Amino acid sequence: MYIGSHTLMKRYDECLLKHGYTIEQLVDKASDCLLKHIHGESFSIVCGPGNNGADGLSLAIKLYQQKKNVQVFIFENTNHLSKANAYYLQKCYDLSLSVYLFQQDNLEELVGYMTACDTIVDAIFGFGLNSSPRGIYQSVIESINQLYDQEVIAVDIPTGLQCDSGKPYQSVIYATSTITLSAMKNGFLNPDSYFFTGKVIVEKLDVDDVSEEAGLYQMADDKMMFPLLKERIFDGYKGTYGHTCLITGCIEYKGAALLSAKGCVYSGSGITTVMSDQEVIHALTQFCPEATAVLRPPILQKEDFLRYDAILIGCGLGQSLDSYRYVIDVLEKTKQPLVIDGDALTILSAHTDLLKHQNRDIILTPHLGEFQRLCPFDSQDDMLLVAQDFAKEHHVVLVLKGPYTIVTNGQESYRIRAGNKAMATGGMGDVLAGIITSLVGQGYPALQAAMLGVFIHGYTGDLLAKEDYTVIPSKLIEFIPKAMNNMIKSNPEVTS
Ligand SMILES: NC(=O)C1=CN([C@@H]2O[C@H](COP(=O)(O)OP(=O)(O)OC[C@H]3O[C@@H](n4cnc5c(N)ncnc54)[C@H](OP(=O)(O)O)[C@@H]3O)[C@@H](O)[C@H]2O)[C@H](O)CC1
Ligand SMILES: [K+]
Repeated sequence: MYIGSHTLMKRYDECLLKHGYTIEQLVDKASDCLLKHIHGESFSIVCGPGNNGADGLSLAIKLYQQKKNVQVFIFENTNHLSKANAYYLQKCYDLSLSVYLFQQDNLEELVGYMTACDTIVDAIFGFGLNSSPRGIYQSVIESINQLYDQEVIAVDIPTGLQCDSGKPYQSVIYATSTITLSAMKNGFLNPDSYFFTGKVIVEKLDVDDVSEEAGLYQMADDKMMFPLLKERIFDGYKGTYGHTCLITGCIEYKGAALLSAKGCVYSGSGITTVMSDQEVIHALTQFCPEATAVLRPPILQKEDFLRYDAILIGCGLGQSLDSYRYVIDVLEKTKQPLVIDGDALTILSAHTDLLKHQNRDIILTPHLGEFQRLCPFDSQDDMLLVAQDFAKEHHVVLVLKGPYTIVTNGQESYRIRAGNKAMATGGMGDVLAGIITSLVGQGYPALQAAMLGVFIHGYTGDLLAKEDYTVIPSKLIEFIPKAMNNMIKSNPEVTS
């Protein structure tokens, strides 16, 4: 399943136009999608001035041609209409459909006409709405919401719901169901949006598939992720599964280093070496005796890293001057695939130029606050686009942590369907960084390692959250092997 934001959906339409479709053809195909899910005998179709409205007008024509009882309501019939809207409105007039024009003084009367129908179709605004519906639109939305006997079907998005966040503007249609076109809208991932959308049906237009060309995100679910995890091989040994180096922890933040090391070991790393302070190393022998350790030298040299397959820097590294130097040393002197997390990301924020000419796989795992430092953005910005552009510009795999964590390398983009609110506890991100580094060390390509790491982490948390109110990192780690085994056993390619 693909997911789009308002910018990505606009881009999707532009791609289709570049493929040679006309906007009138696209609207025609959109109304074919709607028609499949519309039942009933009498319809009030409420159409705004843009292409969402055009979808409604084209649908009205098809229903009318099926001899249904159709009345169309519009807000203006001037040159403010989109090209497709004007085209289909003219067709409605040509066919002598009943078309009513909303004005301030006839609003009550026209909404009254709708009480005679069984279905109201909301084709007022779709992803083109850019602020709270203004003026008469607001009054009409509120009046429609007062009608309780009619089914309300929203075209693409309930009018007044924000496409990207799933939050309502001041006035929003409460739909019984929403037929969303071409891709799931990002806002619908927000569970609160369900109040407004009702049941969501995703319908793909019968056109060339431009989802990837337009940069839509893909939902990475069990079906996609289970097969990515490889079975351990018959004659494997520790050398088969990579040697990872974790430059983590300091006197003040020991726990983060311990959790990332254990996450790395438990998700299958052949050898895990923690490069840290004496105090961290001492604690590590108690917490995770399987990990090895080396004392972190004051200046990191290229030779210190030759034997490693993957490096992690961050996870309790702190932000001292030493930590700054470590981050810069690692970026300047090592060549292995690299995972950058926590404090190291904050340090990197002032030196993103160091990401240039790296010529190796780099995975960044910020939460929103860390990402804001790396890439200042505005709260109104389209995060799907911001994340994608950042990854593309800096040639990194970006793991933007949150509900349905974003994983993108700028070319391919995913939302990971795993994880839950019970996992919102300190140290969770450290475990994730450890798992991802482990997978990189085991030879998974960076994008796959990032996706799989996020999925394994979330999937383990989901198993635990079935029984527990909170899921704490040290308990989650203990369940990683079981969860990975579960994934392998549930994968039809392995079990059959
Ligand atoms: N591939 C597909 O999925 C297709 C989807 N289609 C449908 O097209 C709409 C998007 O159409 P678009 O024309 O881009 O946008 P809208 O119809 O949603 O809205 C544009 C009009 O809305 C006005 N507007 C914007 N904000 C406000 C506001 N706050 N108050 C009042 N009016 C507002 C805007 O006016 P401006 O002056 O701001 O320009 C426009 O008049 C999509 O959702 C699908 O339904 C197509 O079928 C093609 C294929
Ligand atoms: K709508």
